[in-house]
Amino acid sequence: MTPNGTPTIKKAPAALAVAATGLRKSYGDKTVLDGIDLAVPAGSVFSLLGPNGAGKTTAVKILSTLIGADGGDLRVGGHDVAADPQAVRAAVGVTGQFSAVDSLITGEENMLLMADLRHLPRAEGRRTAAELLERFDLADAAKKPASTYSGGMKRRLDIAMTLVGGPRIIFLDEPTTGLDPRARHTMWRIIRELVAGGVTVFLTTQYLEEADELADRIAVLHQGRIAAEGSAEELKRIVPGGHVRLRFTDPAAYRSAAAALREVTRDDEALALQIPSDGSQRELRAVLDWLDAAGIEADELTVHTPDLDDVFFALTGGTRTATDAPADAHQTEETAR
Ligand SMILES: Nc1ncnc2c1ncn2[C@@H]1O[C@H](COP(=O)(O)OP(=O)(O)OP(=O)(O)O)[C@@H](O)[C@H]1O
Repeated sequence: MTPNGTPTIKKAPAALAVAATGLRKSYGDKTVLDGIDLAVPAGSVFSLLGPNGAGKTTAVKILSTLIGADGGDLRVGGHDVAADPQAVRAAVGVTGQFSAVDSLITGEENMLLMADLRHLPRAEGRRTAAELLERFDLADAAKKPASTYSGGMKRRLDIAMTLVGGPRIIFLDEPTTGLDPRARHTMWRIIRELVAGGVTVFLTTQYLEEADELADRIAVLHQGRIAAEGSAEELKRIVPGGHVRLRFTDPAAYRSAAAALREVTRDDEALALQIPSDGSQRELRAVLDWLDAAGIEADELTVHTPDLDDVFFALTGGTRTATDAPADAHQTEETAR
């Protein structure tokens, strides 16, 4: 009740599939995770990003009970990881960087082996294996040895095996590393379908583009701590470099706009002006109002927001080189008019 007698309405917090507070892990005197907090709402995709050796795999191994933490309050699927690891294991599936697929046996045999490990009754195991092989487009290859599968097929079999027993939370540790673009897109579709079915996905990746495509929230792990966390859009707004670009075809209009606007960068050759902006709706509206007030009519207006690579390199202190630039960097340019 509030002081004036009206009842207070408490909003129930969204259920968390993964909740970690103060997660710590060291190897000898090397601190890998220095007290990190993670909160992953059920039914979402969460991506843990970090440079090689940042501790992503260590975090996945701890949260899926494969190794112990040195400290922290960790809950996965509502279960305490330290006190009730069996319940956590029953709720999660893990696909690691190194495939669990046995190449010497067939895809179907791999699935049935997993069904045995999950203690599924024989008939249910067979039914589940057949359904998942069909769903992941592996039915035709089911009776062939996995050694004959392509990288993409092996990865699909790996995920299918992870799904035996119907885990509600899956940890995917770099699920598309080494796959060609087509196989990677297939994997992204599979991940989206899993999430549409209510599964929570905890994803580590070295591809910023992948986190951008899939993740509802992204945490950047650097030197044992979470350097930044948010949606891809929120993260992109924290690095400088965003701007609105105005392009003119009439040199006279360009010159008068350049004279009227302060704090702009001129590109006399392209007849283009750049106004610093974080790309948010509020700032964009302010820029448009400002242009209207000055009577400036550009022929083209584009908004450039920094991409995740900019964020990643800004946060982890690396320098971005030309070879780091993604091939599809132009996708960050949105034509507004
Ligand atoms: N069993 C171990 N004993 C000692 N050090 C370890 C052990 N496992 C991992 N480390 C170290 O902990 C750090 C984090 O490793 P981890 O595999 O979690 O990183 P990662 O972010 O997953 O990197 P990558 O993208 O390269 O897989 C690394 O410096 C690694 O060498």
